[in-house]
Amino acid sequence: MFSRLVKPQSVAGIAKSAQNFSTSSQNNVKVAVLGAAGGIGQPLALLLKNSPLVTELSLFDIVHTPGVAADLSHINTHSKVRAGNGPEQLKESLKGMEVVIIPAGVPRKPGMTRDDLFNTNASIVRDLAQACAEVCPKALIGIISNPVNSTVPIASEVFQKAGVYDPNRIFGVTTLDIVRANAFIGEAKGLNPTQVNVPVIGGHSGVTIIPLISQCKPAVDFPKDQLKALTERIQEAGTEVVKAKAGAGSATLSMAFAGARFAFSLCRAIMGESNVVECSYVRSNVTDAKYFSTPILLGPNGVQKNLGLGNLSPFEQELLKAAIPELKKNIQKGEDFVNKK
Ligand SMILES: NC(=O)C1=CN([C@@H]2O[C@H](COP(=O)(O)OP(=O)(O)OC[C@H]3O[C@@H](n4cnc5c(N)ncnc54)[C@H](O)[C@@H]3O)[C@@H](O)[C@H]2O)C=CC1
Ligand SMILES: O=C([O-])CC(=O)C(=O)O
Repeated sequence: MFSRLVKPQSVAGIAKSAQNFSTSSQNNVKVAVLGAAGGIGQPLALLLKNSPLVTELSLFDIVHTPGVAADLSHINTHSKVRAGNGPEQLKESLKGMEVVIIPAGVPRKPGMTRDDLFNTNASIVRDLAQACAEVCPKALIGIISNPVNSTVPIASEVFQKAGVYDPNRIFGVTTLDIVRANAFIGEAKGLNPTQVNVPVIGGHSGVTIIPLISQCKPAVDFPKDQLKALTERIQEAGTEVVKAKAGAGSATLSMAFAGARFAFSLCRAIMGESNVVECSYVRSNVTDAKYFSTPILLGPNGVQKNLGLGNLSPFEQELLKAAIPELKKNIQKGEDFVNKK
């Protein structure tokens, strides 16, 4: 039971444990960030530049990449930074990449749902996925761009059409939901939040976000009304930030933290570390939804083992029931976008 739980990790802790792997630079990993000049991209690139896990950091955006790369390249860590600016430099930016993290696309404003971003972000993710399929089809790809419930099926269909699809290599980054659940539960129970570990499964929007508080380590107990309120806060935490930012975007700093945690986990798995587990939205046959987030044992080739749902409480079973129809709709919308005539 213990082995299927998401390990609690802080970015600092990960960087520290990564020192163990830093003696041989050929062992370390080449990572690209697409959308690197944005609100998430810049702090994410900073965290990656700070890590000995990364030997080469390839930054791509349609604007401002040279400045971001010049700035980061003055940091005295061992990774090389390179910049790709504009669509004509995209393919060059992807050459040799083993991990590609994609936060490209527009964020929400107050009053919008993540699905409202579909019209703009679907084609951005499609085109970036197309380039990955051509240049680095074996890379592990982490998609942050919303709506994640649809952008992961979009990228997967693009790879499928290109004849290079490996479902084990395409991930929706839902780590921020786990980071938030750990933070909120730590706060509510007076626990060290870095030691709290709550799996969050399903998708990455509203009712599709399913925190499994019954599986929290250490075990925690809440009265029914508090459990409901806490669950709803985790489901709507993105909106909490969108409202607080009042038109200036959505979560960027906490997302960079979460994105770095996920990227480091992929790097550690590529380098052969065992027992690396993260929840992620992947191609799945665990439920009726074709893509679904569960704890995943990561290996050098991506998904090594899907660790499944574990035991759900009756409350969590109801959450699952509510999530599936919405997820299926979001998945279909993504697939139709790529396959439309
Ligand atoms: N998965 C998750 O948990 C989360 C996802 N997000 C999503 O991440 C995305 C990015 O958010 P922010 O960084 O705040 O937005 P932002 O607007 O600050 O940055 C986006 C960047 O993408 C770049 N971009 C646009 N089209 C591009 C293309 N074709 N190729 C490369 N880069 C391109 C823009 O130039 C910009 O620099 C949004 O869709 C947002 O909803 C945000 C927070 C959490
Ligand atoms: O809420 C948003 O639009 C951004 C996001 O996905 C999150 O913060 O979880």
